[in-house]
Amino acid sequence: MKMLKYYLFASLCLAALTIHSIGSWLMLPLAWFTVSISLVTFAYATNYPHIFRKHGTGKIPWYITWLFWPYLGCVHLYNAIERGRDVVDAFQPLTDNLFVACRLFPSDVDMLKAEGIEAILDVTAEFDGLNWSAEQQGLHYLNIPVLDHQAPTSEQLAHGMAWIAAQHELKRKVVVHCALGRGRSVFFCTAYLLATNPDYTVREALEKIQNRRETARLNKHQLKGLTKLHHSQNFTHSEQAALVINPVSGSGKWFTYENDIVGMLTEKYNLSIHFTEKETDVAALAKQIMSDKQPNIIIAGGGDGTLASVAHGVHQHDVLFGILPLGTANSLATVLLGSLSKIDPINRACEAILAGKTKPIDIMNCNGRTALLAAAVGFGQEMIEKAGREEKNNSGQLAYIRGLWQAVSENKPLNFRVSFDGAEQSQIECVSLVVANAAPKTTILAQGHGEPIYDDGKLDITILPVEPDGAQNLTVAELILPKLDGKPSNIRTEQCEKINIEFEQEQHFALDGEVLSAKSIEIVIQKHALNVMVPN
Ligand SMILES: Nc1ncnc2c1ncn2[C@@H]1O[C@H](COP(=O)(O)OP(=O)(O)OP(=O)(O)O)[C@@H](O)[C@H]1O
Repeated sequence: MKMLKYYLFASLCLAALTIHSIGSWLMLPLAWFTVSISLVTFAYATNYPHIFRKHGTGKIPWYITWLFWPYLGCVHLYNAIERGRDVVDAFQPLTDNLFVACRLFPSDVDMLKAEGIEAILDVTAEFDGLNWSAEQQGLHYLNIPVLDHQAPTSEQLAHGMAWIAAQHELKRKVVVHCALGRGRSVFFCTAYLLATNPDYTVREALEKIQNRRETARLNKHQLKGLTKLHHSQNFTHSEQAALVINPVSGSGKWFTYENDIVGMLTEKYNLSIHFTEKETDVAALAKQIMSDKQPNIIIAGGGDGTLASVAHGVHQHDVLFGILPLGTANSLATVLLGSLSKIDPINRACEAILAGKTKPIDIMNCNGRTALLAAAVGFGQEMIEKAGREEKNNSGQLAYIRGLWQAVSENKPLNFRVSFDGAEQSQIECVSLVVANAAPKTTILAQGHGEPIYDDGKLDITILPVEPDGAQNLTVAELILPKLDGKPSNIRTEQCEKINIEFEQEQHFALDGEVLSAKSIEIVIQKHALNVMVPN
């Protein structure tokens, strides 16, 4: 309130001076000052720190810097003077893994690194996050903009608490900084001490910080806000989300997107983060998480194989299922999140998880395993086998295209017996059979019946007949090209709820991108068995 009065007074004085200077060369600079300070007054009156348009990277756009230059210039000057007079170092440890600091500069990086600090929570609205790029330095960064002398909203505080907790879970030390390390950063750190030490009073938690950083203090408004939050114990989010991440999917996409994912998801959820290893039974891990953590949401991050394994572990629980497309093809994301997810997969996925809208989808039970997309023998399975980890790391989705091309060129026929919905078995000779629950248009071999519908309670079967070498390309093309009227197709399609396939001997098949083998396969659709989070 005090700051609002100061800024209001300054805006009125500047407006009066501007009017007084009409006709003189001073008019334009004074008008600029008036606009700049009036906008800051508006920001304080409406508690709107986003007025400075600070990006997630901590950067303030150039046009904002120009518009607010009169205000920002004064703020920079004030901070430089105050920092010069500061009797304390730039940052101090509060616990083993939490530090409080004033605004950080490139010269502080070595000190941060020497302390093992890898994560920075910047709670300023008015400064460029850092004069250097935190990411380039391998540091994790989040900005929660709060106006100087103000308190964060309860949503902002819960976001900060969840982000710090997630960084701690990832074994990282966190520094929280504002401009001078006196108010806003101290607010977040005190709240964190209170949230993690339920016996502390606000005064005790604050004293702990003041013992380390003597300039730490909260103004009346901040102290009142914190005390209110302490009474209501309203420090953290009410919803828990557990992430199961395959860190090697898509050549290690997790490491590229982690900062964005954790920054966005902690806006609404407290996170627990679990990584798979090469030999991990992912379904068992997901089940274990369900019983240990009892999250409201389980989020699977990885390729389609990882997503299906997590779904297998949790589909019998009352939990929402979120997906993070971190794999190579990400077919399920294309189906559920729309084709926009091809362009901006992580933002689209996080937006869907934050929106909280759900949709029940069907799943397939294949020999006791859960699959969400498709099972394939022949071309589809050979394509997956040919696109190994190394090929996918080197060429991404091209590895699949190359794999399909090779499989079609080899044109190997298969013989097996098949029965639909328990009817009598029949002998089939073909080069490709795909049983699909969901498949985007890019999964060509599953499109015999058009794009499979993932919530219709039906399996879509596409069978490609044996054709002479060379003619096979045309049959595959028929699946994606518009049908020519009157031209009979050799492609066989079926819809059923259950399919049984029996091979003469053990046969490889692909299930949601993983290669398995069996002598017989039974696939049953389970209608609306999984509640998936989808975009609004
Ligand atoms: N930490 C790990 N290190 C090595 N391999 C792992 C690890 N965690 C899981 N895996 C393996 O990753 C495979 C699953 O990969 P997933 O389907 O998630 O991604 P992808 O292969 O990159 O994506 P896509 O299916 O879209 O090509 C499994 O075979 C599993 O054994």
